[in-house]
Amino acid sequence: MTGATSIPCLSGLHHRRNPLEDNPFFHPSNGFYINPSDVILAQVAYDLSAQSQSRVAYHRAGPRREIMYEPSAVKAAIVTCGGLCPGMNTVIRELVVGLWELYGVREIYGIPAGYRGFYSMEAVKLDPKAVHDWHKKGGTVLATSRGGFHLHKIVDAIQLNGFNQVYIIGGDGTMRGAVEIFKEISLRKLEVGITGIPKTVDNDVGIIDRSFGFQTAVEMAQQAISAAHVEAESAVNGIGLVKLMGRSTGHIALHATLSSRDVDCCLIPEMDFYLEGKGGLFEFLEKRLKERGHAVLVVAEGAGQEMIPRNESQKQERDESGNPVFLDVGVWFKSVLKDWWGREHPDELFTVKYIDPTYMIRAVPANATDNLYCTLLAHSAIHGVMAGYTGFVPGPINGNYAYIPLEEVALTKNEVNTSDHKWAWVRSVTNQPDFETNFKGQSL
Ligand SMILES: Nc1ncnc2c1ncn2[C@@H]1O[C@H](COP(=O)(O)OP(=O)(O)O)[C@@H](O)[C@H]1O
Ligand SMILES: O=P(O)(O)OC[C@H]1O[C@](O)(COP(=O)(O)O)[C@@H](O)[C@@H]1O
Ligand SMILES: [Mg+2]
Repeated sequence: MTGATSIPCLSGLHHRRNPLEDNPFFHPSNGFYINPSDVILAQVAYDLSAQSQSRVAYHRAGPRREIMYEPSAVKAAIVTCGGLCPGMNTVIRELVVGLWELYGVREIYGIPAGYRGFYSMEAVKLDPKAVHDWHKKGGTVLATSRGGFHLHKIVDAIQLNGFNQVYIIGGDGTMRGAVEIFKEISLRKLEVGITGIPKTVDNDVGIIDRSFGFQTAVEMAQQAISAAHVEAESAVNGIGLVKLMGRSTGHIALHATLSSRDVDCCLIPEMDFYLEGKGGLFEFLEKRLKERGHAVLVVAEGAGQEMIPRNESQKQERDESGNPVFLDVGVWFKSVLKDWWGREHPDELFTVKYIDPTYMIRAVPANATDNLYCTLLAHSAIHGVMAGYTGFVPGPINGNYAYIPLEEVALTKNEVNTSDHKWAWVRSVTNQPDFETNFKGQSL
């Protein structure tokens, strides 16, 4: 049986004809509008021999024949929260231009500096002219921040300003905040449409295929790996060490490793590893240096954190949003590698070149693929909100755009599955040790 996962709808608004009907550029023909019964299946791979399998489906994103807002009565707010990600400006631009051109909305505002901007700063009026070249800029012109989430102050400000559509662009933390806002708005019985547009360079948001900007970040990460490879190859016993973003998930490291093919070992937060002894990292590197004269090591910033010595205050440190603050795994690695080599081969040359591209991979404008993706996301968000949906996230599922309940997205994390084919592929490309199996074997 298949039924669409329900998305809340605003109940106090009136149905009206979609103004796209009269838009000279669209000429809506058969199949242009999406029906409430059009769904996207969460899963496309099934085992035909299995008896009964429940199928999860989501409403398909896109324009509806009828909308629930009178465009001249819309007052929309757009906010960006959390860390940067390529494409944030494109999403803002396309929200503004889409609301303006597709639906004729004229009251569109940018909230500066993340959630705190709702109650502590003046909203900025936006129109297509103001945002026309934003897709070419990295970062977010609206500015972003961490922390500052005061639910009542935010919802009071939404109410006070008369915003009746709120577009929230952010990562997993932002989505959790958006759920709170949606619930408070429902409690106050306000006719305000809320949508969360998932942004995260880490690609740690679940259900959707991937988050925007991720591919651009992987491309940038590859450049760092290429430089590390050149440095390592040009040295005697050279190690090129690259630290990549990935707070608690190793997607960037994994994808950059797979696409670069220069990497000898990729370490991610989802996988434990160890240094000394049989089957450990040092034994592997020793062999690689002997065979090839160099090695490239890619490490996600959240990997191996529990191995780095830290004092009590470092253990407690959190950023303004409450995320744990990490120590630099790259700096730590460089020093343990040097100690190890000095101990084992005191008379032989050895070099570690550490490359830390951190913000360079996310502070760039989106590439062509991500720009197109951002446009489709923004338009999907607008069509959904104009149709009266609220508390939802637009996003691609198996290549098709769908509306997913906000709470479901906020609760689901996308982690690297180290038991699946993709991770096996990484190991086959790098030939790195299977630390988990080796560790079990060692301790038997
Ligand atoms: N559990 C939560 N409930 C409410 N707001 C949250 C929650 N977690 C994070 N936030 C808020 O969401 C915003 C962004 O969160 P953060 O973790 O910094 O980035 P991201 O959204 O990219 O993961 C911050 O303003 C933060 O205060
Ligand atoms: O921007 P900051 O505060 O230095 O934080 C860096 C963190 O932001 C990220 O780039 C993105 O994280 P979020 O998606 O949670 O904002 C992480 O990879 C990294 O750990
Ligand atoms: Mg986050």
